[in-house]
Amino acid sequence: MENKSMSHGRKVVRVVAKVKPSTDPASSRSILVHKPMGEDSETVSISFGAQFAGSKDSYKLDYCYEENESNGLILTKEIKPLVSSVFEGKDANVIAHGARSSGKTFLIQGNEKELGLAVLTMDEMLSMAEQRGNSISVSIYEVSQETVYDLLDQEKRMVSVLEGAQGKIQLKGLSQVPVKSLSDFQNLYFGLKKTQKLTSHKGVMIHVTSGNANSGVLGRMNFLDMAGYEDSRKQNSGVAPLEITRINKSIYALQNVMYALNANESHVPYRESKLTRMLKDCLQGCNRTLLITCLPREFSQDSFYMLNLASQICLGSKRAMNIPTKKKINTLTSSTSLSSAAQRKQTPLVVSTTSTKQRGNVTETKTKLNAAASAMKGRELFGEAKNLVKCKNNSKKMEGKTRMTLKKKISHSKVVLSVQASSSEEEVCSSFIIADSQSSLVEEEKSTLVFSSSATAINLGYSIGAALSSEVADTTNKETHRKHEDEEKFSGATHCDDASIDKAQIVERDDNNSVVEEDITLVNEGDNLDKENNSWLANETASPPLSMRLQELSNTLKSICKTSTQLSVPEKYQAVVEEVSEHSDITAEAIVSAELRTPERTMPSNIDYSPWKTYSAHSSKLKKSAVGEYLKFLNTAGKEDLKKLKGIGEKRATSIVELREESPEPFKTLDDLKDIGLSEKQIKGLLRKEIGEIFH
Ligand SMILES: Nc1ncnc2c1ncn2[C@@H]1O[C@H](COP(=O)(O)OP(=O)(O)OP(=O)(O)O)[C@@H](O)[C@H]1O
Repeated sequence: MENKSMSHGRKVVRVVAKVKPSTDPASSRSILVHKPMGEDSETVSISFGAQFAGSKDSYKLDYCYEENESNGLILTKEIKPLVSSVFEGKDANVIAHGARSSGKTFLIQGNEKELGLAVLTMDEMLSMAEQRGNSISVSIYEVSQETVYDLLDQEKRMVSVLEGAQGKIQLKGLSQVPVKSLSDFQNLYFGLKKTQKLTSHKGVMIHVTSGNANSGVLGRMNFLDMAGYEDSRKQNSGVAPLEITRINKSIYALQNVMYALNANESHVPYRESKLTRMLKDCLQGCNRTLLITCLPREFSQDSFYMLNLASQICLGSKRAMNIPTKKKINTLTSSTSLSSAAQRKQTPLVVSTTSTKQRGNVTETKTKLNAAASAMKGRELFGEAKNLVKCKNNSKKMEGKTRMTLKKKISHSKVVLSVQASSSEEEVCSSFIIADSQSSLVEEEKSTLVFSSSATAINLGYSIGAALSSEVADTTNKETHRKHEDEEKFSGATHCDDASIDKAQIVERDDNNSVVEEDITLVNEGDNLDKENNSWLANETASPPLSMRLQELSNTLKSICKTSTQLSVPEKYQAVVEEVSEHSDITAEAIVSAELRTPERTMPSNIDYSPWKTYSAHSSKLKKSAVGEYLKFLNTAGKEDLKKLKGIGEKRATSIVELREESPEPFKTLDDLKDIGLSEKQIKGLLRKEIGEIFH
């Protein structure tokens, strides 16, 4: 039987690179392309030379088109066979991905001087359609923040992604404009209103219909110009870190699908993003995809990362052709994850199987941890926040059940591990119940993560830490759970937990039993907050929303309120006060202050001790402490604990955890909460509710 990852002798996903000329020909940071058999090479290797952290690694792809090779050549060698398959009734896809400014738009759309692949292909398809008596029409869309927009509509209306009873995708609201000539198409394509290309994916879908435009669709040819990948910790990027994280997530989602298709995985995670969901029919089955990694000749860390992921996808098909062994899968896993770590830090690092010997302890640890890890599914390969165990020197911050397990297993070898219990499984802009169940599932799975007790000391040679791939002990559970999620989704449940995000989605079945996915706009921020709060209130058995120290603060405040001229000491400190005052002149107030760790211990001698002044001084001190405790909690608590806070739901908790991955203590002042999309009013509201709740 023919392997599904190969279609008529060709891979389902063929992965090639296109090199963009260097802007600085004198630069030494040039990639090296090795084609063992010239143009006839079955695979090529790309490396970065000695400048790249001394790496000698190379990455294999199916082919690489260099800067002197034109788009016309790519059309002839790669796309023409796909065009033929479209006229035979299949779908095909050409996807350009890469770092920012790597030449994706130039490749797909082109400019006045050089025609892009979409334009060249349209020309080819128009002449084929004419010869065969077929018709051509086109749709142009943009996917931004998990919403699809029709770019051929004056109003740029939203497109609904509908899934029929048979699982067939319908794109409700996506215009299809007949195209008779290349200039028709160019007018449409180049006449579009300017879009936020930095933060959106842009797609062109060319439909071939037999006979006139109203007859049956034969096949579709998709061109996708993806938003550029960028390290979310980059300074001066021009795009907010959270937005970059969102874009990266959708890039990973597509890569996960590509990998799963090429590796012939039984489950392809189309539902991970709107883009992959909308293109599901075009990507699946025997339909073929050409994935083009755009690489500036003068490489950057981001390009290296994208190339590494592309290479994993390319290798996926080889894995599918051979019987997969744990060793092979683990090699892939470790390579990707460690590169992900390399990508996270600014100084380049490459660790792979070929360079392991040079890296001493890192090598040994990696091998042992890998030996402890079992197979990880392909779709979990690409995702910044997915299944990553961060090893961090000098950190005792640990979270959740996962942390407990790891600590137990590894602490004896004096390794401190910090495990982020975050998940990128959930949707970014909308949240159904599906999102909650997915993320809790991931955490549950993570809690089963067990490393071999023989894990030895990790001596990481860099400050931020390496990311070592982890794995899920029981993947079958996940599959079962996914089915369950789908059932939940069909039940029409809606939930939006983020007041700052004004979009929600409703999924339900319509009269024809089709799944209807609708985007709606939420207007009342307060309502959302209340909704989330109410859902917390309904669950009164849950643990207290803030740390016990906040509760202590409230007790202290209560006792202060009771006094008029004298300080009253909370009962729990009475014994201490008595004991201490016998031996010294430390006041009750000082003891309370010390316990609360506020810096001021004694009142200046000239202070007015009127009850009001005393009260004011203390309440402002307490307010400061309460805010400090709240921020400390945000900086350290696990995701599940964060969700116990008023107004913090799945999405905000995820954002908080993500921000912490970028910098260890992102919340230094309340203003920093704006980074998770909260307004000043919302921040105040959250705090008021949280602290007010203590007195209920
Ligand atoms: N092959 C090429 N030859 C000459 N110039 C190129 C080539 N590819 C890209 N460029 C130029 O490099 C710049 C960035 O290219 P482009 O806009 O295509 O990048 P991009 O990857 O689409 O960027 P973004 O990530 O912002 O979407 C443009 O000025 C473009 O003209």
